[in-house]
Order: sequence, then structure tokens, then C-alpha cells
Amino acid sequence: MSQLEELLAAWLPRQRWFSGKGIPIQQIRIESRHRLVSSGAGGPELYLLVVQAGQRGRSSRYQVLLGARPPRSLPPELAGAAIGVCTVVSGRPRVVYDATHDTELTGLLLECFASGQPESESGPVRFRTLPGTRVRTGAHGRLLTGEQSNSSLVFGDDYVLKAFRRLWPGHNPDLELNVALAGSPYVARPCGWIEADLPGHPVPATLALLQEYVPGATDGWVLATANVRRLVEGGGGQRESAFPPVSHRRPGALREGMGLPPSTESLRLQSFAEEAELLGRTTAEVHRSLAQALPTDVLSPAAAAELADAMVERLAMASAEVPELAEHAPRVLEAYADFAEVDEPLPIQRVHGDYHLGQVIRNGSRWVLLDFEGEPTVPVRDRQRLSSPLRDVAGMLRSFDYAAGFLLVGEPPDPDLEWSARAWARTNREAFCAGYADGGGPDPDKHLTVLRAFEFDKAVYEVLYEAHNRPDWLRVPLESIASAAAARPVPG
Ligand SMILES: Nc1ncnc2c1ncn2[C@@H]1O[C@H](COP(=O)(O)OP(=O)(O)O)[C@@H](O)[C@H]1O
Ligand SMILES: O=P(O)(O)O[C@H]1O[C@H](CO)[C@@H](O[C@H]2O[C@H](CO)[C@@H](O)[C@H](O)[C@H]2O)[C@H](O)[C@H]1O
Repeated sequence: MSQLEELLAAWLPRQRWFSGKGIPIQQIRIESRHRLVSSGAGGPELYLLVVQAGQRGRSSRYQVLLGARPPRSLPPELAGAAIGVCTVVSGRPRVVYDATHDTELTGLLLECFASGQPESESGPVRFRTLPGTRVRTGAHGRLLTGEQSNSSLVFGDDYVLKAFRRLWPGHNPDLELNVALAGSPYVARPCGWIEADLPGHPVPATLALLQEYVPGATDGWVLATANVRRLVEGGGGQRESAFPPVSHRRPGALREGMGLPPSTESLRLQSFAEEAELLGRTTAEVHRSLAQALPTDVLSPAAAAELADAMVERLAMASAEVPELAEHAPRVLEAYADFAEVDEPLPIQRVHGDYHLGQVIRNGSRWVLLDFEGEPTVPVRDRQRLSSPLRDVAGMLRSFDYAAGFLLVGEPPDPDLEWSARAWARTNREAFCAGYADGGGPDPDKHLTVLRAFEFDKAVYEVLYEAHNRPDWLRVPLESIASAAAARPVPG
């Protein structure tokens, strides 16, 4: 291993976006290295590295944006981004650091888009813009610090540049789907992308996506968790207050039907249920646009069986890593077997693929959908497969459970709190499904077997995701699986 590879081997596992956390790195190899920009003699340089990390006999590729400056010239505000001192090029020692924190360098990325030309050593990295786009330069890129699988830089109120961290050959679905949806009011307009050739692969990999920034928006996860917290803090755990049964989709409908004014709790539940319903409608609209712009098909029985097999495989993998999952496996397997036997034709199309509350932002008038990347740890060619839009519905339903379950993380057992949290999740799940069906999507209530299998599959994915990234949160998907496994499946 080179000096830089050794430094990266120690630094990578500490990064939020590194998907192989907790598994020893056996090998690190810098597969390619490109100098993108240099701000002049003695100034910082920006390198783009494609790094292969070997773990448990498997190799994964990551993108590292590396800054390099002469030793002892790192500004104090970048001290926390330092990776170490080594020779990057031409044998001279440099202090190397995570360049996404360096606003001097990130600003130069916009200039590469504007000129279409990086100052590159060998030219295999390309900055592309979409027809009709003139990139405005001048703003510095500020790194977002949220829970992310990638790294997003916000340039003033103009753009967001998302650098994909885990790289796969092929166009990233986030680029493909945003381009297909360009012009829709429900996505952020795509402006350009960065791509690079990967050694030995005929198709380039997408390294980053440049999109218009949606100003003044808040993401659905922040809104939902604030709402669920308010509900609970406001005494939502009073069991005598009306909570709509499953057949009543709107909170408060039961009391309304009885001529009673809405209870405080149902008003609080309703405040987010309206949002959930609108989100359901918006989701249906986006699915319709995707189906119009890109290929569609119908899932054949053979393909359904293959899909069920893939779910079984994922369950086996997750159970091997997280033994608590194994006790629920028989019921989960039953759900997958029921799915494989569904005999109605299931329309399939391109879908979001990793749909949850953190992927939607709400501005003044609408919900906007982000991050059509799919599950970042799944190879791009698999993420490009057509799928049932109900997979996205299941993803968002899981997310309502998450927002409620998150509230209980670290809390001592409290049946009232648990009851309120579950009530919140159920109300919003129902509102989302109602909005989705009203918006023209396949009615979730009529596809319960399919939905149950997709929800289990997503929760199993989440178990692995949490085990690798946020072990404290593991109980959120595990408890959902336990309670869904204990419930009798409703035919449909
Ligand atoms: N175009 C945009 N306008 C405003 N905020 C955005 C935009 N794109 C991303 N964001 C913010 O960045 C966060 C992470 O973006 P996302 O694409 O979901 O990244 P990741 O793939 O790493 O999860 C979003 O939750 C949102 O808050
Ligand atoms: O980074 P991405 O947004 O592409 O997605 C990954 O990270 C998500 C967490 O940030 C993870 O989502 C899970 O946690 C969310 C709350 O933080 C919750 O809303 C989702 O329902 C839950 O799946 C996602 O699964 C993962 O791919």
C-alpha cells in the first residue's frame, strides 16, 4: 500500500458515507487519480480519487475528493478535515484533506461546469451540462452535514452538487430519472453531472449530479419527527381520545361521523395527515410521469418468483449478521411466498427505489422529490430494473413507522408513548395511501400482499443499514418486523 492508501484505509471507515463500516478493510487501492483543479502556485489543489476498498473478499469503489496543500498551510478551519501528510504527486510532501470542506476548492467545481473543462491530467473526467443550462459561477459550495450516503454541496441559493460516494459503472439512476422528469414541478431541475471512465468498464460512472437548489424547503423527516414529538409531548397518549380505526382514513373522521368536534389529539394527528395525503398524491403524479417518460412492463410470474428469491436471499444475509432477525424469518418468508404466488399482473416501471421522508422536501406550495438514486449499496444495473411503484409506497410507509419509532430510541419502555407513536404512524400511513390512490396510483389497499412483502424487504434492508451505520437505531426496523410478523396478513 502507498502512503496515501494507508492514510485512506484509516480515514474511510470513519466517514458517514462509507458503507462498509464495521468490516475490516483488507486492502485499499487507488484505482484512478485525476487532478481536477489547482488554484495556483502554493494554493490548494483538488484531486478526484476512485478508491477500491477490499472487505471480506469483495471490493467496493468510492469517490474521494481530496484537497492538497503544502505542509503547515492548512487553514485552521480545515484542521478537522485533515487526512494526513504524504506525497500525492511529483514526490513533494502535501497535507491532504477532505476537499468537500474547502470552500475555495468547491467554488472551482462550478467553474469546471461553466467551462466544461477540468484541468485534468488525463482527461477521463467530464463535466456535462444539460441543454439550455448556463451555470452561474461565483458561489462557494457549503457541505451539508445531515445523515447522508453521499456528500452534497450547496452553492448559495443556486445549486446543489451531490457527489456520489459509492461508485458503480453506469449512469446513476438519480441522473437518469431526474433528467426524465425535468420540467416536473415535483423535482429539482437537473443542470449537469460529472462522469468518469472506470478502468475496464465500457460505460462511464456518474460521479456527481448538479441540480437547482429548492430554497426555503424543509425535509419530510424533520417535519414528521417534529410533528410526532409535538403530538406526544402534548399528551397524545391519552387513550380515551378518538383514534380512527383502519377503515377511517382521515384522523377525526370517527368523531366527525358522530357529530363530535375533533379532539385535540386528532387535530394534531390531522396536521401531518394532510401533509402525508398530499405527499401520496405527489408520489402518484411522479410515478405517472416516470411511466410516461420511461419503459414500462408487467411483472411475469417468473420475474415475481425471482424477485421473491432475491428478498429471501437478502433476509438470509441480514439474519446472518443480525441474529435477532432470524426469529421472525418464518413469518417473513411466508409473506415472500405469498408474494410469489400473487396471480394478478403487476405493472412495473422505473421507480424511486429508496423512498423515505428524508428524500422529500416541502416548500411553500408542494412536496419535491429528491434522490432517485435507489439503494446506494445495490449495483446500478439492478437499481435500473423496472419495479412495482408499490415498492416506493412501501418505502414511505416504513418511513412513517421510522419517524414514530425514532421517538422511542433511548427512551425507557412506556406503553402510552408507544401507543401514541404507533397511532401517529398508522394515521399517516393511511393518509399517504389514500392520497396515493386518489392521485391515480394503484390503490395500496387492494395490493396488501405485495405491500407486505415490499415492507418486509425494506425493513430487512434497514436492519443491515442500521447495523452498519447507526446501531442505536437497529431496534426501529427490528420492532417493525416483530410487530408485522406477529400480525395476521390481510389477504389482498
Ligand atoms: N435540490 C435541492 N434543494 C434543496 N435541498 C436539497 C436539494 N437536494 C438535496 N437537498 C438537501 O440535501 C439532503 C440530502 O440530499 P439527498 O439527495 O437525499 O442525498 P443522499 O443521497 O446523500 O441521501 C436532502 O434531504 C435535502 O435536505
Ligand atoms: O442516504 P439515503 O437517503 O440515500 O438513504 C439511506 O439512508 C437513510 C437514512 O439517512 C435510510 O433511511 C432510513 O432512515 C430514515 C431516517 O433517517 C427513514 O426515514 C427511512 O425510512 C429509513 O429507511 C435509507 O434506508 C438508506 O438507504
